[in-house]
Order: sequence, then structure tokens, then C-alpha cells
Amino acid sequence: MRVLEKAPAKINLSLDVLRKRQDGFHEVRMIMTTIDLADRVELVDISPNEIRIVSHNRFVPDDQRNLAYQAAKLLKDRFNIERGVSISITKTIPVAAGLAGGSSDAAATLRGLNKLWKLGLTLDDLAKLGAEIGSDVSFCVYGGTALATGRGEMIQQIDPPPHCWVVLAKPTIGVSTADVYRNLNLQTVQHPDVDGMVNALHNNHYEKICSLMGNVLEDVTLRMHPEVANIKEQMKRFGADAVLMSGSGPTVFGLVQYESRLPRVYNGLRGFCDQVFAVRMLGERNILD
Ligand SMILES: C[C@](O)(CO)[C@H](O)COP(=O)(O)OP(=O)(O)OC[C@H]1O[C@@H](n2ccc(N)nc2=O)[C@H](O)[C@@H]1O
Ligand SMILES: Nc1ncnc2c1ncn2[C@@H]1O[C@H](COP(=O)(O)OP(=O)(O)OP(=O)(O)O)[C@@H](O)[C@H]1O
Repeated sequence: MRVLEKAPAKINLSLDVLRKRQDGFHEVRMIMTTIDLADRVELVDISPNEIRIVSHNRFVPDDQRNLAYQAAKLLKDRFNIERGVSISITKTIPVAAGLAGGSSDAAATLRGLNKLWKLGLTLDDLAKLGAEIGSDVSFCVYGGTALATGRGEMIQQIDPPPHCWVVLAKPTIGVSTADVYRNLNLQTVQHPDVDGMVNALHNNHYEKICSLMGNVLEDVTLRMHPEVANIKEQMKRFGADAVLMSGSGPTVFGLVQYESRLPRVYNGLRGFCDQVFAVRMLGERNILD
């Protein structure tokens, strides 16, 4: 049997860090939403009792370091599954970009194996398991739009953003999430208004959403990689309505309300960055069911 799952990327419309915890993680309050930029994960039964990763992207590990491998191993061990699976990952989401590509592949693997192995688990069960793999995996199990708290694994679905376009530009550098959190100085951060953003989404207020976008990790990554600031500047100059770095970066995204404005922003950025995408928001609930 064969199961195909879509693994969409996320962006953070708002990302606040409250404190550092005893376990080394940081307590966050952030708003994540799914966009129409997705990897494809194909799961196929194989006769040897093993997990095989197939990916033609040289930046993606094909062994136990792959988050999709870890997702399959977790289900196999937890539910004593004596079956093999081949996991083919077709990457579209840039790697180490702040877009949760690996986390979304892991989440898609959890959803897909739940079907392939007929485990009968709910999305809540899968999200709980996903938290054992990484902080962003729980959100990626559900997709949609959510307020994420704890270390990012506590998910509350909220209203989706209005229909608009998202332009993404990923500079050639990769960023380590652990390094960015380590270099964050909580004494000096400007906290974004996360609750204001929840309200703006509820009221479907596009201009308010644009004005409230904020990410406390942005300054840290900008200090480490000044070229990210340049991309932000260019994206504003070419006409995006609001511009922010996603997650720990380095990808910068810009919101564009009118399709007529899109070519100017997209083509303008292509002069600065190899990896530029123009996609739709995909923040509605239950898109992955
Ligand atoms: C930046 C975000 O992508 C925003 O959505 C997430 O907070 C990071 O999620 P992630 O990549 O799934 O992170 P994990 O794989 O769980 O953790 C990677 C590293 O980031 C740091 N980390 C991550 C999440 C968190 N709430 N606090 C942290 O300090 C830890 O040093 C951890 O070892
Ligand atoms: N399925 C996968 N796809 C991409 N990278 C993976 C995968 N599994 C493991 N990795 C490893 O994880 C690292 C981070 O990649 P990923 O694309 O998930 O980062 P990210 O988008 O910054 O994640 P996040 O936004 O959750 O912090 C990569 O350098 C790669 O070695």
C-alpha cells in the first residue's frame, strides 16, 4: 500500500519569548500559520523490517538524523510495528530556513503512517507524539493557524489570516535554531503584541495584522547575518505591505494583498536571492485532514 501526504511550510506572524526554562528550552508565545509551499512525503510498504529514507536533496540526511525517520521510528517502537516502510521526500521547502520543513515532513510521516498502519490515532495523539521529535512538529500535525505556547508544542487553533499572497526570500546561509535562542538577550527584547495579533486575525483586519507582525528572534539573526536586513529592506522597497523574518530565520517573508503588486516584489527579490517563492496563505482549519 502507498500513502501520499502534503507537508506544508509554516511562517510565524508573531513570535515572543517569555523566559528561559530549567530544561534549556524557551517558553514561547507565537502565532503560526500554514502557507502553500509544501514538500511531498510518500510512504510505501517494503518487506524488510526497516525504515528507508529516499531524498534527492543533498542537504537532507537519509538516516536517523532525518526527522521523518525519527517519526517512523517513534511509531514503530511505541506500537510494536513489525513492518518496513520507505519514505520518499520530495523537497520544495528550503532547508534550515525557519519554515519548519523537517518538522512538517515528520508530521506528514506521523499522519501518513497512522493511515498506512491503521493505528487509529487522533490528530491530538499524533501532535503529542510529535512533540517528542521537535517543538514545531505538533503544530505541523494540525496545520492551519494557531497560538503556540509552552516550548511551542501547546497548540490552540485560532482564526486564519485573510486571503493574501506571501513572498518568501531565503538567503544562501543556513541558521541554527539553537544558536539563535542561545544568543537571545531577554533583558533587551521588544515583545510583540501577540494577543493584539489574535484579535486582528479574529477581526480579519489585514492592515492591523501587518502593523502587529513581530519576532523577537529577528534582531539576533540580523546581528549574525546582516544580509537578512538587506533582504528585508529590498522587500519593503519593492512594495510588500509588511515584512518579517520567519522563526529563527533566515527566510524573510512579505505579505502582499493585491495580486497586481506581486510581480514587482517577486521579480525584485529574484535579483538578490536564489530562492524566492510567491505563494498563497493556507491558514484555514483542517486543511490536512
Ligand atoms: C524558531 C521556531 O521554529 C519557531 O516556530 C521554533 O521555536 C523552533 O522549533 P524547532 O526547530 O522544532 O526546535 P527544536 O528542534 O525543538 O529545538 C532546537 C533547539 O532550539 C532551542 N529551542 C527550541 C524551541 C524552544 N521553545 N526553545 C529553545 O530554546 C533549543 O536549544 C533546542 O535544542
Ligand atoms: N526531512 C528533513 N528535511 C530537511 N531537513 C531535515 C530533515 N530532517 C532533518 N533535517 C535536518 O534538520 C536541519 C534543519 O532543517 P529544517 O529545514 O527543518 O529547518 P527549519 O526550517 O529552520 O526548522 P524550524 O523552522 O522548525 O526551526 C537541516 O539542516 C537538516 O540537516
